[in-house]
Amino acid sequence: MNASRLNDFLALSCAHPHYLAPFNETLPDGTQIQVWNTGVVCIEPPAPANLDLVLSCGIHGNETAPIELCTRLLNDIVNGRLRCQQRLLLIFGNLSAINLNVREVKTNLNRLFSGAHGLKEHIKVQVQAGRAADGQDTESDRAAWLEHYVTRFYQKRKHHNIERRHYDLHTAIRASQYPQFAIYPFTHGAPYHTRELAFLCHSDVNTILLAHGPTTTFSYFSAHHFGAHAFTVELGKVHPFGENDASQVAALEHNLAQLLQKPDWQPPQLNVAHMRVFQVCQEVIKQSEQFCFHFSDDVANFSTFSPGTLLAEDGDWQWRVGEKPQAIVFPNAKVALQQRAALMVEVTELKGNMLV
Ligand SMILES: O=C(O)CCC(=O)N[C@@H](CCC(=O)O)C(=O)O
Ligand SMILES: [Zn+2]
Repeated sequence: MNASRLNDFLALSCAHPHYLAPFNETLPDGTQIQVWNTGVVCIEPPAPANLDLVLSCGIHGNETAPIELCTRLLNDIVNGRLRCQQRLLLIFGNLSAINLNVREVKTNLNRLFSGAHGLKEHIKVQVQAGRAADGQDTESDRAAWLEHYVTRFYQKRKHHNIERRHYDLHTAIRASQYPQFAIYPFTHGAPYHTRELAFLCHSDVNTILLAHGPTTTFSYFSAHHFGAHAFTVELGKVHPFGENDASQVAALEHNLAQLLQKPDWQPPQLNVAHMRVFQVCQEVIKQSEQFCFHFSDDVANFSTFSPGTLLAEDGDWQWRVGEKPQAIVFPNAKVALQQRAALMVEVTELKGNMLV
């Protein structure tokens, strides 16, 4: 055993951005720390409780606050300050992009899940055999491998009493009127989960955005393929490493630690009045290089526009606010063609569609 290899798992992974040979270490209490590949570590206590939790960060390389949060959690586990009682899969997503301090190297990793990576044959063979290889140099390869690791993690325990969760942690490019918010992947009509919403609200993530259809994001992958309670969680605005205010994410960090070390811990009951809910009405898809927004670059996420306002234009295409006021989220004119350039959202309520 060489305990020092886990003392800075992020640095170790960044030094091997395409591949890290698997290795295991055992903590004094018997907890297994299994490194499955670069940026992927599975923690298994000797007698895990009933939650299988995936925590991912760095799917976009410059979103550093979640990377710092996950690093602190992992260090606490490795150093015995946090006695993890649950199975945990911790993922640092896009090491090459982290190294370059960019959102993506070739393409947006968070648009490549549920098979959208278009897996190449040679990678498919390796992934199906679960044989880690050094071919993870593109975001497409990495998406295929991350799907494989999440599948391996969740499939180990299939009993009905095992709860699966996945929080995919991000930060937004722009400032937001509500700095911390979560995207609830499309549920295909299934009710929204009250205890999950209570967890998020109690973690200062009290603005929820309901997706309006299937997507190729990481959180939708875990929700749709494994029935996990999965969310993309936005934790403020992008800042360089070392410039994040950890107090902004302290509530979430504390509650994640509670989930991991106290199997009976529950967040306080949800107070719906404390939650702000938006529904995605429309995705704005960039069609050509003529694409432009009709508002300034410093407009914050969730800024609201009156009915009829022209928000974006692309040749003959126009996106206007409908009959009710709508807000804009994630506007980004620089995305690749045929990618989402913004979401148009409106205020809604969850009444009548919640699982108590
Ligand atoms: O600020 C932005 O424009 C993007 C922030 C970000 O990375 N958001 C995620 C949301 C994923 C989802 O819709 O669940 C993304 O765009 O991938
Ligand atoms: Zn992101």
